[in-house]
Amino acid sequence: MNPNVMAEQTVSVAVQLDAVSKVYGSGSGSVIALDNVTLSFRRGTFTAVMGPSGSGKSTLLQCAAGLLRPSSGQVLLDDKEISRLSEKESADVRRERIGFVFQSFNLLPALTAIENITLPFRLAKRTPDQEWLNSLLSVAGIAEHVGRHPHELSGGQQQRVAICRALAPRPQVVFADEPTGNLDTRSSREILELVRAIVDRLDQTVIMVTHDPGVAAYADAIVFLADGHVVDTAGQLAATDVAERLTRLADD
Ligand SMILES: Nc1ncnc2c1ncn2[C@@H]1O[C@H](COP(=O)(O)OP(=O)(O)OP(=O)(O)O)[C@@H](O)[C@H]1O
Repeated sequence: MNPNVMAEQTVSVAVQLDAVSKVYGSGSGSVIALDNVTLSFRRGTFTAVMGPSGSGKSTLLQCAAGLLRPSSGQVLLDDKEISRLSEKESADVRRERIGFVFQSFNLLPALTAIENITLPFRLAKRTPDQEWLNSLLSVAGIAEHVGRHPHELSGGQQQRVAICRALAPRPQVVFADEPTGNLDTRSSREILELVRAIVDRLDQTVIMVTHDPGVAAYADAIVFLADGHVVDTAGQLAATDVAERLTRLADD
């Protein structure tokens, strides 16, 4: 197993999955989407989760983020078991400890960028840490655009705003599902450089599902799934090497 991904005594682990299985449905129509997956994600690193369509990537992400309850096994977020919480506890964990970034930016069109970023705070009647917010806006390169509405921003800028919104509460982990899927090559590259800056400069932990070897090449570690199993793990790889491993998986 690759030391960049798997748990070690000496390594600080942000998220740990222990023998996690997820079965959808029951009886003869049931689907085993995750089959006894044990995996650790290191703090302050960027991990890409890859695999063929239907291999369980989104299910893994949702179980790891506490959005989906595993059928068996447990998920630890910084030593807190999050797979068996009540609805209310689970919502608290998601609001306070976890950030999400999706392919669609999910910004509210009637609000400006900064209003979108701070909306979760207003709803919770809390005040954001202004210093942190300023450093985020600066790293994301959107400080001068925050008064604009989403339709006045490019796709890449909108995703930057969405990333700032995810990071504003200083989450322990940011989960991203194909965040560059709607962007052109140049904007994708800029978003991935931003993700690297968030990990390298702000010490955030990022776990990202992607189909794209070029995206995975930005990660510190890569997990390869097939049929609900972790079939391979790797440290940093060039895009061509990622593509080669994926082809090998598809051939197996
Ligand atoms: N809500 C559901 N009900 C039943 N089966 C489901 C459900 N969600 C996913 N599945 C099945 O579980 C398996 C894993 O799905 P999942 O979406 O996790 O895969 P994925 O690797 O993210 O796929 P893709 O790359 O196509 O998004 C697939 O066989 C899928 O059909």
